[in-house]
Amino acid sequence: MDASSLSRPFRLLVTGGGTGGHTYPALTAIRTLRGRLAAQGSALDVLWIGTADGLEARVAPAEGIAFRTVATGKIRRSANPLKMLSAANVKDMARVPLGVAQARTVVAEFRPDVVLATGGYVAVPAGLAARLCKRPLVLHEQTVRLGLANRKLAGSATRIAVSSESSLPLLPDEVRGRAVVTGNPVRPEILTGHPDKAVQALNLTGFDRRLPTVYVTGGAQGAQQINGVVREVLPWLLSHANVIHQCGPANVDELRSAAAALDPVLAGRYHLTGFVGPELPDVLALADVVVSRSGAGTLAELTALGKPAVFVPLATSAGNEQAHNARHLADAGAAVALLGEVTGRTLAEAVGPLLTDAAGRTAMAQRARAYGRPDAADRLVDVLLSAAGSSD
Ligand SMILES: CC(=O)N[C@H]1[C@@H](OP(=O)(O)OP(=O)(O)OC[C@H]2O[C@@H](n3ccc(=O)[nH]c3=O)[C@H](O)[C@@H]2O)O[C@H](CO)[C@@H](O)[C@@H]1O
Repeated sequence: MDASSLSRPFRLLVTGGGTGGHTYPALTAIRTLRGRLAAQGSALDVLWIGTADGLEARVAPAEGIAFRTVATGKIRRSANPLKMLSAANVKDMARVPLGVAQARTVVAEFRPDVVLATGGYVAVPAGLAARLCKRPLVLHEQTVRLGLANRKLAGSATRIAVSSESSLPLLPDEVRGRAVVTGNPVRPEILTGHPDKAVQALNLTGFDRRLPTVYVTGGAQGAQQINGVVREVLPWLLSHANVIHQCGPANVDELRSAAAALDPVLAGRYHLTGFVGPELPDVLALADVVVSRSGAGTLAELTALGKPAVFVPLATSAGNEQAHNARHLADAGAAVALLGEVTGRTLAEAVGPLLTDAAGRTAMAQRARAYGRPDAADRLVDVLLSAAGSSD
């Protein structure tokens, strides 16, 4: 669609959220579309339908984006079909029709030119309402296989934007023709960090800048498993590197007391935090090595930047998606994947060589960058505008 031909702002309805992995691609697409429209002298009107307790409930209003919630039914996955019929699941499924009715009212009033759904269970009622109101629906999938919400919506979608070519053969035959590879949008500021700003913002006065810096991250909630193995090898790690450890807001106290026994020089090289906020781009810029879960969002960021990484996948992620992500990069020498039992020793064996071999780090970073898709947001915006053009 040529949005500049509109005599009113272009209207985008976004739905999705719960975690960072679903929220940030939507936010990035909004910013990119806004910029594209502004360059054409047009404006953007956005409405986000999300969950009241998800990350999007904070992120959207902070960005000045109108935000609404609808009744949602969280479907708890289980390999056991009987567990899928648990009382909680049955009760939640019964909320879906109410959510669809509420979302339908919102969509009918807002009349979006296009609807973007980025996954998470809140996307189901809003996505279904989009189709009931005959609005074009674009899905964005961050992971290799369609998530539960996107599977439910695929039949109603105008286009399905996926993050990598490897998703295409895994799509159901009847939707593959509507799929397009865009990549997973990364917040542009992620690419503009500066190491010195991280040192300043986090007051890292005890860091030894002659040593490499390791950024340990477990995702927004932190990862108990990663925290545990890092704790096991902390004195060793700090004798070779500075460490920024994002451990999850609920785990800070426990880890802080564990770190209290460190020798003062080593303690000065350790920065513990629950969550890394706006300073994340600078922290990533400072990091020489990242130890992390392998969620799709983190992977997109680390490959866009080209960061050597040691991945500790969440073993229970849907369809073992995180292990697949990690293996995919490790097979290409673009990361190290710890796929079996992870102990302090296996972590040290994986991280150690990266700390001492700067040339090896550079080579791994280059291979990682080959998987980055810094143009993903632009491509997704192309898909949104072309789907809007198919509007009735
Ligand atoms: C447990 C689970 O189901 N995880 C899924 C969830 O990942 P989840 O959302 O947990 O993790 P992702 O790696 O996709 O995204 C995390 C995002 O949070 C940011 N961040 C993290 C920590 C922090 O302190 N500050 C910060 O800003 C990261 O930079 C990243 O942008 O959705 C992803 C995308 O659909 C999937 O690939 C994951 O398997």
